[in-house]
Amino acid sequence: MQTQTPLSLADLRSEIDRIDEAMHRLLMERSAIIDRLVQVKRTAGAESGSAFRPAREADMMRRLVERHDGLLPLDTVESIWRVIIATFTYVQAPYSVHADLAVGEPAMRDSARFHFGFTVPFVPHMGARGVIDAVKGSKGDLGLIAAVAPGSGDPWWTALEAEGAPKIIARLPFVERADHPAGLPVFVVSHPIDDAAVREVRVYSLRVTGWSAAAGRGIPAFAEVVVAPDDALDGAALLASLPPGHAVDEVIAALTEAGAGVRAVAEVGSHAAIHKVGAET
Ligand SMILES: O=C(O)C(=O)C[C@]1(C(=O)O)C=C[C@@H](O)C=C1
Repeated sequence: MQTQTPLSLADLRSEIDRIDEAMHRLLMERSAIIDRLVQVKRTAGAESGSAFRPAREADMMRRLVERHDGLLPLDTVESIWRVIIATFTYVQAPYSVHADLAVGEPAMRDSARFHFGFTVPFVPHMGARGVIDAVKGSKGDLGLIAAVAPGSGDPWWTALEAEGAPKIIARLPFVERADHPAGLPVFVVSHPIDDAAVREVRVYSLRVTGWSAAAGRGIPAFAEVVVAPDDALDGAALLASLPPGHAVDEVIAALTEAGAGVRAVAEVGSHAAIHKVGAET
């Protein structure tokens, strides 16, 4: 039997240097491909204000998480790839990330930095409407707004209702898990991206009259709903996310059945299906 001579520390360090150099060279090779991709997108007229392609990114992040194995924590690989992809998006067409910190600064800042890194400029706002206005006035900036009930009670999503207004185009993290280091669920808002939009989960703004606890309980379990009650008008504004295979009519019927009335409905965006994996072992 042949015995292997253990490698010395210096030998192992030169192996690490070889791998580091190879990874760096691969990243430089990736940037040359991105250069060619920009030309192809330009020729195909597939350029828009932002180079962010949520369907492609959701798919890449899912595959990364699925193939990952070994000692390196998943959080680390995921954050490395987020920085790679977000930065290559930035070098194609510079953009800023506007974030609503009203939900709590540390969680939102962590989400922005985890998903977009430090090269993409980060612009803090206090309130979701400021984020939406900034996106609206930009060429291709992205907005981050927490997908949780607004502490202010302001139904910010009504600002997405008009045709041509910004829309929800993604939800982060792309792959959810219980112990995610930047696990705050966040909507990404941008100018409407039409053909590039991924329409697995559809998001609707509903204006409801006769809002009550019973109406709240009547919302079907498949719908993920954020509620901003409006006591003065005995109503509520709802932001409802519907998974593949469900229609907004089902939510309207359930609300009506529970004694509420729906006086307006508008689609305010869509995103990739929520992909959940178990906690790391
Ligand atoms: O595939 C694209 O369209 C790209 O622009 C490339 C790339 C990437 O770096 O892999 C960057 C931005 C997109 O959001 C998706 C992927």
